[in-house]
Amino acid sequence: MISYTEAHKIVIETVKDFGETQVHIMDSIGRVLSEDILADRDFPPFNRSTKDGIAVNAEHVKINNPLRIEGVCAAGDPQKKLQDPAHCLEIMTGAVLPLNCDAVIMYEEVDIENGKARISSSPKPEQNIHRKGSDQQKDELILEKGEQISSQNIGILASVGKESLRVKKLPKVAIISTGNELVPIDQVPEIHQIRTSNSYTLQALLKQLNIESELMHIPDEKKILEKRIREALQDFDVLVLSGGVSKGKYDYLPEIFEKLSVQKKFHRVAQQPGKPFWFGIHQEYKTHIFAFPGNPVSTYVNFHIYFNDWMDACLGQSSKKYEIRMNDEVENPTDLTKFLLVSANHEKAVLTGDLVNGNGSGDLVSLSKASGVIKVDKQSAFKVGSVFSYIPFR
Ligand SMILES: Nc1nc2c(c(=O)[nH]1)N[C@H]1C(S)=C(S)[C@@H](COP(=O)(O)OP(=O)(O)OC[C@H]3O[C@@H](n4cnc5c(N)ncnc54)[C@H](O)[C@@H]3O)O[C@H]1N2
Ligand code: MOO
Ligand SMILES: [Mg+2]
Repeated sequence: MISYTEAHKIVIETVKDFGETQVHIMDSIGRVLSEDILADRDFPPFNRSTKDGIAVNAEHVKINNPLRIEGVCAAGDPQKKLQDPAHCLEIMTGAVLPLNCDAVIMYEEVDIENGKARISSSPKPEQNIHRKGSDQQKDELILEKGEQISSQNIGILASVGKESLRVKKLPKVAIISTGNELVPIDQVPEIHQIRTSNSYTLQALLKQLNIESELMHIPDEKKILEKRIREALQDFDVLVLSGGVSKGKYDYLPEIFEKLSVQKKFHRVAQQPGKPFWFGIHQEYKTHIFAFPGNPVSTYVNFHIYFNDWMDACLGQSSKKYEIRMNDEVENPTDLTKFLLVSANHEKAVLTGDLVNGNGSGDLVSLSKASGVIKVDKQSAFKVGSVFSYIPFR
């Protein structure tokens, strides 16, 4: 019997590229990009006001010397021009900075009366201006081929006009339950029967990976198993099975796989739960077979410790690894690798983070680089190593 480490290595070594496909932007979350996304224009595309107020030419502004208001620049208006540098134009957040202006003063710092604006402090050139191209320049790389798309990336994809995009294709998966004791979810089981729960669990787990799957049930009868699995081997990229792989009289799967020329990579792993796991690849069709032991926890744990990592590797992603500090003594006197269920106290988990520097709340590029936000109380300063409340993005 091989070790968990060996078994995991063998599974990961069988990574496969399933090609590419085009998806709508709203179906792209969690998918892996197979094209580079470039800025189709500068970000921001024009010198943009970051405040509601007045646009001025800083050099020509004097405190308590009222500025005549020439007009209003609304967001969405084409660029205007300040005719006289000693005048001003009202300007809204998101509007184009007018020609001849180099600063914006917030309404809160201005008194407006009879078409004139009086200011109480002199503006600094560049204040409240988000300069054209300061976040990203036209044709620069925004998202790189191979990146996994998160919800923070959606805004930027929309901004560059990517209504649809190329992503890595996912495998076509069949979920096969076996066993004469199993009945579908919509039936009332007899006393000696149970409903098939693994099928739905596996389908839900795959759905979280954006993988569509088809459910099948095959009774413990060799002829039927052979026929249905032969068909499935041709029609799908991956078969995920549960049950029928241990030592029982009706655990037919290993011999059926052999009969159907599936190359066995291994059967049985020195681990608990999930010991009778059978893994192989069909020689001709290259279909992957993950035949998990039928006990529900074995199926569930094996899916996580093998299938998830395999799928990440197929998509060129490194699997996320966390560490946990246990509040209990833990021991394992057996010769098997144990996978113990734990309940992580997420409220107390401490992550480490780096600030994402950006150009303020109009900068979608910096949002795309962030995983969440921290809450920093007013009037505060913290040393490196301080702990904050963290709100992760979904
Ligand atoms: N003599 C031995 N017996 C067993 C061993 C062993 O090493 N020597 N291993 C045990 C371990 S560990 C496990 S796990 C199970 C695995 O059994 P199988 O993969 O052969 O699965 P089945 O026999 O078909 O079923 C086992 C158990 O799981 C339930 N099951 C099956 N499919 C589903 C489903 N779709 N939904 C819900 N529950 C399901 C099934 O009813 C059985 O209760 O073998 C041990 N035996
Ligand atoms: O060790 Mo099993 O895979 O009964 O759970
Ligand atoms: Mg069995």
